[in-house]
Amino acid sequence: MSSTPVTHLDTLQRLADVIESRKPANGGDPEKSYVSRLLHKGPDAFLKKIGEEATETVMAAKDVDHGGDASKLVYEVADLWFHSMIALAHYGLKPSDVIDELARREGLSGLEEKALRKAQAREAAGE
Ligand SMILES: N=c1c2ncn([C@@H]3O[C@H](COP(=O)(O)OP(=O)(O)OP(=O)(O)O)[C@@H](O)[C@H]3O)c2ncn1[C@@H]1O[C@H](COP(=O)(O)O)[C@@H](O)[C@H]1O
Repeated sequence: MSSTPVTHLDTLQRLADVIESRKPANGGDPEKSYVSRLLHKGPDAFLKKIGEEATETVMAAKDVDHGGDASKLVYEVADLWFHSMIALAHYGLKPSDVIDELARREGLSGLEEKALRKAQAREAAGE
């Protein structure tokens, strides 16, 4: 008997589908849904949340450095991903777009990529 494996991307895509359904244009109700409320308020509201959750992620990581509970870091990163997914949805993007970009980068050293980018910038500037 074969079954379709459940992947982590499925979880992200299911959440993305829920977020999509919460858009005002799709009948999302800001009175009943946190996601609809943020989307209804507009980019300033959810981008502010991303900033807050990024800061809370940094603070949770520093706590782990000082003996704190690592599960708090997971909790804050989940908040960060969740609010980032609201931004992706607003701008017409999907989790798979981010996964595709990470896959594109796979195996490309960050240092090599940086050197390549600098060389391209120098070339564009005619140096
Ligand atoms: N994954 C999440 C999720 N993660 C975090 N949150 C909410 O995000 C908020 C995070 O804000 P904070 O931690 O800063 O808490 P706060 O102080 O209440 O924040 P403020 O909104 O007051 O600034 C909380 O209200 C959390 O409940 C989430 N809300 C919803 N989801 C998912 O989105 C789906 C749709 O949610 P609704 O649109 O609310 O139905 C849910 O079924 C879940 O799967």
